[in-house]
Amino acid sequence: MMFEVLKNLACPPDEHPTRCAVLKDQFLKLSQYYQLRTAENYTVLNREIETLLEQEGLEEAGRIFYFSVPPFAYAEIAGHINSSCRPRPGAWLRVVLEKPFGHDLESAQQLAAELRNFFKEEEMYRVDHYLGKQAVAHILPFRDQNRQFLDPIWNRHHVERVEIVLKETVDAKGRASFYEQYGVIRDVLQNHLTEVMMYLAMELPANISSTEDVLQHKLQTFKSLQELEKTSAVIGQYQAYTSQVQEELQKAQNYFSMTPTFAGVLIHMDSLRWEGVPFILASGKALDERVGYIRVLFKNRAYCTQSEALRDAEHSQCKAKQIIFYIGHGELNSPAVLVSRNLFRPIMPEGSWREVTDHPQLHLFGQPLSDYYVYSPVKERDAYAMLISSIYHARKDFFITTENLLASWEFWTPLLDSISHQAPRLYPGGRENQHLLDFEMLGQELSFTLAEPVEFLDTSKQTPDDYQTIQAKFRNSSLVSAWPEELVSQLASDLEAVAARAVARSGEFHLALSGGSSPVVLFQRLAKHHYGFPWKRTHLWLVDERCVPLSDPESNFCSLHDHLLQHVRVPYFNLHPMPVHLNRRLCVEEDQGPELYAEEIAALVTNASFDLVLLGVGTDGHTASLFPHSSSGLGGSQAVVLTESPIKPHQRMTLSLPFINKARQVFVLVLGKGKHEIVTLLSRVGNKPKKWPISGVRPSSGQLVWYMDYEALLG
Ligand SMILES: NC(=O)C1=CN([C@@H]2O[C@H](COP(=O)(O)OP(=O)(O)OC[C@H]3O[C@@H](n4cnc5c(N)ncnc54)[C@H](O)[C@@H]3O)[C@@H](O)[C@H]2O)C=CC1
Ligand SMILES: O=C1O[C@H](COP(=O)(O)O)[C@@H](O)[C@H](O)[C@H]1O
Repeated sequence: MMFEVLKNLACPPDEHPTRCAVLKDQFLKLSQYYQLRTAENYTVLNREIETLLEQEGLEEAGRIFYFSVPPFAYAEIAGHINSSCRPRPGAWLRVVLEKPFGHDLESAQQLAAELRNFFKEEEMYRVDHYLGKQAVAHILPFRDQNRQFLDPIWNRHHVERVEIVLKETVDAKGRASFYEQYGVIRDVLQNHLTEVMMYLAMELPANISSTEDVLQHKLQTFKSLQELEKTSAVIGQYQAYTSQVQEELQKAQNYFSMTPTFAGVLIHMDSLRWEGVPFILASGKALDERVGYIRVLFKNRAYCTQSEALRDAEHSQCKAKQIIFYIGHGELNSPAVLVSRNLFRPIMPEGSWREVTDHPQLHLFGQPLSDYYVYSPVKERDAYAMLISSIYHARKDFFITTENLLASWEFWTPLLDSISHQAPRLYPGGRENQHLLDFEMLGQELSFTLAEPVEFLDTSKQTPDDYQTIQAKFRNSSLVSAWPEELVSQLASDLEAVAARAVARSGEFHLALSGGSSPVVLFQRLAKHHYGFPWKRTHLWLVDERCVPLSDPESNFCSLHDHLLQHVRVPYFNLHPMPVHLNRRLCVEEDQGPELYAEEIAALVTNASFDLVLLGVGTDGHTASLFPHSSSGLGGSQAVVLTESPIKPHQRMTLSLPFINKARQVFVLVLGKGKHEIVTLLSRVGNKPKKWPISGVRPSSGQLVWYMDYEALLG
């Protein structure tokens, strides 16, 4: 068996076949196979090493133990090595450990404490193989050798944003037992991408070869990281993942995984250098391409009068300015360092990096390759080869110390805890993902750009149990479902995205809001977290109103005022309360309140079609102030009508159902267990507005999205 394994070893591609054969032969002669189960096995191994050394007349330099085992086996093996297999004094011991090093701060601390019982810090080499990738390993030397150019610009005044990305096309098939416990944040972001971010963001030590200085600067940078909020991340899961987990872990058909296979995270730092600069980390499985890169995009304040056709890359200040550490794969299919020609010509170590001048017709990050100085390694080296060689030479620069590891878990654990119940957005995988996983920054938050329905889901392929757990459709319209807090946060983000698009399209956003208790949490969320919301361009309308004075606590407008309006700056002229109080009386037909409101809408809203109408659902199936069997508002041509509620205050003014259905988008928010019964009923009935007015909400050319928390959906 051993021979079979070794026979299949490959040499690096540039190794001559003859020399490769010699090396393999040598390796084979030196290799022996031992199965190490008991303490006795380790004692025997130790004895045999010593005998062998004696026979050969050699003095032992040291021993390397490479732990290619699952972490739960670490402590036991470490104990055996420590007690029975340490080399004699004077020779060194090095143990190599592979991630995962815990799954959160507590477990990482525990694992670290166990290992510390047996090994000294300097004996441990924790591998993060990304640190052995050539482009990553060159970040610090690049910053060091190009200090003269970078010193003035490597800061918040000049850097627009930083993107650190690992996209994969493979999925987690075959690895579900590992992946299901970890997910993409623990698998890739907490380690590889965080380490890369540290190399980019840390203050540069005077001597980058000093492992201790580099570590201390890294730890300083960890301290500057702003705490992540739930809204700092967007997460997704490829559609086939749950069934892979069910199959590989023998889970029941109704098991639904919440493990993210895609994540985008927005990180900010509290440091003079980086304050306000977004660091975006993104990674995922089953994406449309395989590529890894680090992109530092610089601000561009120039306006160029010269026509675009005449501009040359080297001198035009109007072309994008960026530095890219291309980790590999993707269009270039090799590691590279690229610097926009209008930034500077970088200094690169001649022996190990060479300039690439034969530019194929490639475009990278919106620019032809000829716009960059491009460098690639003279000799491509595998990350592991580099790391193993470093272990032999006792070079600890590219390994993760305990302090470093714990600092990273301390940073990531709160986010992991806060999203542990958040349902990831489902994506089909590969090219079919289209824009589904695109995300954007809104102030300090990240949200998916697309609020549109998850059209790709074919619910007919789902089993009834899947259907119970999560649905992409409800009554043939899009459904977003999560725990209440996440749901409201998603709704608020989606709402802001709709607002931004409406403003971009027409300069205004016309939003009609419902009253009642459910939207209050949304109002509060919008008031506290959405500083980028285009309030100045937003017109606020009421979906319905109780016939009470606007200052009455029962009034929907009053609630809107208390929870939202008093916290944001909506121009006074953009507020449109319903005219329930005219001529010092409430909702009297002759005062023609509904007609006045309809006229106001017609005068200000293009095609009298709101950009977005937010609705709720009552336990009896009412929506807005349209109650079952209402004599008005369920049909007809009136936009606004007076209705009667079965509960106090009885008199109401409301938008009519036909008018609501003219909206470009309608969001329906449903929260709480109390709504489960009506939700179940609605999932079965057709269009019966007389009985259940909400069932008549079917925008004629617009889009309907249901936002339901798990209790409302699942009971
Ligand atoms: N497979 C992957 O994609 C990745 C693996 N790793 C790490 O690389 C290492 C190897 O990974 P895999 O080969 O996938 O792991 P694995 O789970 O297949 O196991 C590797 C070996 O550990 C041995 N082993 C299991 N329990 C043991 C015990 N109690 N005592 C002694 N030996 C035991 C198994 O017999 C097997 O030979 C692990 O440390 C893993 O965490 C890290 C990142 C990715
Ligand atoms: O550590 C890991 O990294 C790989 C990606 O590494 P690469 O060298 O192939 O880019 C990832 O697929 C795996 O899930 C993760 O555990």
